[in-house]
Amino acid sequence: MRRCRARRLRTIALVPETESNTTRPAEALLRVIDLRGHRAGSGAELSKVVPRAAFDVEQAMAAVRPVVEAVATRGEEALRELSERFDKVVPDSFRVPVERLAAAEKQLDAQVREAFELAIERRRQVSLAELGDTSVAVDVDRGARVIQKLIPVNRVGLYVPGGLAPLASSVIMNVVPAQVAGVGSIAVTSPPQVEFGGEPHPNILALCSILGIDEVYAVGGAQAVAMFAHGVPGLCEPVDLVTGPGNIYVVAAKRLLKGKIGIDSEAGPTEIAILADDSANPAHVAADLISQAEHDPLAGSVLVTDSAELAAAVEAQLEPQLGRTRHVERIRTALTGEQSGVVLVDDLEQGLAVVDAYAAEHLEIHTHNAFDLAQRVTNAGAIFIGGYSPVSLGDYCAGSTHVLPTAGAAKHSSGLNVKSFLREVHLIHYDRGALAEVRREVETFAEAEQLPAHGAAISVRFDEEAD
Ligand SMILES: NC(=O)c1ccc[n+]([C@@H]2O[C@H](COP(=O)([O-])OP(=O)(O)OC[C@H]3O[C@@H](n4cnc5c(N)ncnc54)[C@H](O)[C@@H]3O)[C@@H](O)[C@H]2O)c1
Ligand SMILES: N[C@H](CO)Cc1c[nH]c[nH+]1
Ligand SMILES: [Zn+2]
Repeated sequence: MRRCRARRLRTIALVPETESNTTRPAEALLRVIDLRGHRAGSGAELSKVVPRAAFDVEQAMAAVRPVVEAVATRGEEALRELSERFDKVVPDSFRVPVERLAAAEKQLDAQVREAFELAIERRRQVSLAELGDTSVAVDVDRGARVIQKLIPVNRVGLYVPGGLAPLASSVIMNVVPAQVAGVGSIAVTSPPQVEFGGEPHPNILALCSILGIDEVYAVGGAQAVAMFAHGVPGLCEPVDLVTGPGNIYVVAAKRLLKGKIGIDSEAGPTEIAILADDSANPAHVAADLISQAEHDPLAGSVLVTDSAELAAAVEAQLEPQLGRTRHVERIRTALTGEQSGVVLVDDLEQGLAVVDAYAAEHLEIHTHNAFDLAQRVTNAGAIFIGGYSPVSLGDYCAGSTHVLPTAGAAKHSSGLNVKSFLREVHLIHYDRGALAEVRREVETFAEAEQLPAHGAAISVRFDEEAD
């Protein structure tokens, strides 16, 4: 494909890294960050120029702090007020009666049930493989054994989003790995829905029933995370770990309460990055960018390409495709937001550096050598390879997780998986002879760290015998 400047695209020059010059032809949705001809830049420099939302978790924390405080101090009374304020409905009971779960399962459409069962089956297959060895024993010397044992978290609270869309698939993505890990006590929560009399969406209740979950709450947002973390007397016992995706307020509450509870990754507003060359199909690329923008006005859709022609062709696809979809305004807001855009690069090497710096929740690769490039990516929540592995597949039925780190958290965190629900505990057993073998080294270490009592805890075991 001949390289040319994309005319309908808004352009930002990289001068210097933190500033932006924007020209924006009115009809273009995606802005362009043009890195062509610029030095590759370090990962840290590139991180500053890749598109990201200005409204971040830190800001949302200010909003959720009083919410969390209210639930911690006033329990169910606060839940009632917050539910009224944020969800416009107060459930008759925040704990969904088990009969309602069974009723929802009974009323489930047969075709929807089939889709649910396929997704459960595939996520379970992959979860079982994730479990791996549950106990590893190493004899570092004769009589000196270290065992690593995997112990499931005792009680978990799983969040299922339900603000802008009822994400039934998140029940599967949370519950299946928790069950495979062997978690004993599992509670699920999802926002109450006005149209369902304050219960979570029936598909969510039905999936809980199918998966054998009977502790389900109609509580959403930051208040749900607070309920799980602090417990609510007479309603919900505190949990040890909260997992699951959610909007910026859910993520802010998880960050705020981390420590009191464990959390999985900060799985917030959805992101998709697509690394593509001139072999990509513009209609497919546009559809995938739109699909993830559908989640949230704060969602980020980013195309990284060395082909200005592809970029222009993708941009040309967006409006017509938008015209055929339901959540037009939400998607338009996401695509035109500063968290979305096209990054033009000189070649796929620079493209790789950009996607690594961005550390997308989802990375799609649509290039000639997609599989090879995928092996070289170091930062991404999940990587979708080639033209027939779109993110929507992973959202539901690929067998992979869809609960994935956002906002750059893929640089240090993993998507939700069986290991998220397990603790790796070392069991140490040395016999007398094995301890004698290393007593000098331990005593020397203790001396070097100026902690003589540490050394004495060794020597006493041998001095005693001399006494
Ligand atoms: N990263 C992932 O793994 C992943 C997976 C699925 C979905 N998601 C994301 O999950 C999110 C789902 O968001 P959602 O809003 O549809 O549902 P949600 O259930 O996450 O949030 C809805 C709740 O937010 C609270 N809320 C709304 N406005 C508020 C405000 N101004 N202040 C405080 N609290 C407020 C309400 O209590 C409401 O119940 C989207 O951002 C989507 O992109 C992420
Ligand atoms: N794409 C979302 C993760 O960001 C997951 C999801 C659930 N349902 C549809 N999509
Ligand atoms: Zn999705």
